[in-house]
Amino acid sequence: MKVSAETRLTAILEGTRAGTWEWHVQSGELVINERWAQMLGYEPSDLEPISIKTWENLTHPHDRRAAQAKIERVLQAEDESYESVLRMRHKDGSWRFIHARGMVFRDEDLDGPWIVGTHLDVTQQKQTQHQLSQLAESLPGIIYSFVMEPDGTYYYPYISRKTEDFYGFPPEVGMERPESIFEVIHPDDLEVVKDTIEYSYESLCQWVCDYRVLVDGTSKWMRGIAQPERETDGTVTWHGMVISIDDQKKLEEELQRLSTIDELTGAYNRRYVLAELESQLANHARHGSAFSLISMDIDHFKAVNDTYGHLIGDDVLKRFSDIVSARIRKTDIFARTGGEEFLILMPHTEISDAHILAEGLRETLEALRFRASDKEHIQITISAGIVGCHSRQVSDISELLAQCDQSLYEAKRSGRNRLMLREL
Ligand SMILES: Nc1nc2c(ncn2[C@@H]2O[C@H](COP(=O)(O)OP(=O)(O)OP(=O)(O)O)[C@@H](O)[C@H]2O)c(=O)[nH]1
Repeated sequence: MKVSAETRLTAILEGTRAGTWEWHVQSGELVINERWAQMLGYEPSDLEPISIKTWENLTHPHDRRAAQAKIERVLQAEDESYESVLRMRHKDGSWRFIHARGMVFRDEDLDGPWIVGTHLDVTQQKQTQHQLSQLAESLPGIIYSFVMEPDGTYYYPYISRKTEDFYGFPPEVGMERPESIFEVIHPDDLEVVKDTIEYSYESLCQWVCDYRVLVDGTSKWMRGIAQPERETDGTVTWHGMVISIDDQKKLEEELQRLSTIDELTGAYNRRYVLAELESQLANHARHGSAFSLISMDIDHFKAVNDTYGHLIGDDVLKRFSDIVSARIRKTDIFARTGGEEFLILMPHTEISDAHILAEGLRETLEALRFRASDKEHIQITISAGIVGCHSRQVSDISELLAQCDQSLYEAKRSGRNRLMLREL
């Protein structure tokens, strides 16, 4: 079937619902099709006499100036074609968004250049776009699209405004310079972020990553979640969201800390010190590094409770813990393992140094008087068993604890207020 070029063109224009325009620049003559006028609620006859003035009058002044500047560039051959989205006034008074495209048409037979082009009504798309961006702004996180090409080039086609709150800069910065997004990531977390992106690129599994950003010297926890999609050329696009999980992380850290602490004294608890002892033992087995363990018990503590009451007993336990905590080094671990039983784990410490610490504590406590009331003061003493792991391989923490308890038991049995040492 032979169809004329004109018929085909008409069919295309009908199918795309495009308005057409032809503008003779010098005279201002404007030729439009029916659709051009109907987009704005008119019939062409309603707009007679039609000239470039018709277009000027119907176009929003701000958009008109921007379009005229672009047209000028096409006329000066600085740009090959003209493209703009304009607001044009509909007959009912509303603004319609019109996507205009055009190019210069020159011919010797013509009296100067014409610009010819099309109009498409994109109001619906614009409204949807606007609604989506409003929705994105109202969400509690950053909405974004991230593209990575097979050669590793990456960029952000879209980032929502929330970057201002989270990263301290507007989204345009990230869209122009995608590296700026990676530059705010905490240096310690950058590798895990990159590795997880790479894994998601390869596997097309959802990208989920918790990481910190450093903004004005303050670090904040973020969680990124994004779904990847691969195109046929290997390019992967992720659509996702970054939310702040700083409060949640702080709470988790606090809960984690609390789960290792004895509530009454603030010393570490039994579970924590045993876990540390386990890793110390592994270290000892691997590198042979010496360490010491002191098991302490307040002598006749039952008598303190019985004489002064449980609350005063609690107070003594707290003050005793404060004294020990102030004496030990940062690397030592002081824990309450039972009612009036305590352990001090001293990494990289010979038994002689552990002995000095324990003896210092014993003397201090012996000399000290805890105030029970205006008139009454309590004296407490401690007994301790000290074990130094120097050369012998001890593979089992229960054996180590048994040796330590044995030393403590001997200190108690031989009169209390004393220390017993055992080197393994
Ligand atoms: N105030 C107080 N007392 C506690 C706490 N936990 C355990 N105790 C008390 O600690 C005392 C321990 O007594 P015993 O095990 O008989 O030992 P002791 O009296 O210290 O005697 P020796 O250890 O043999 O010197 C008991 O009276 C317990 O009730 C606590 O959290 N607060």
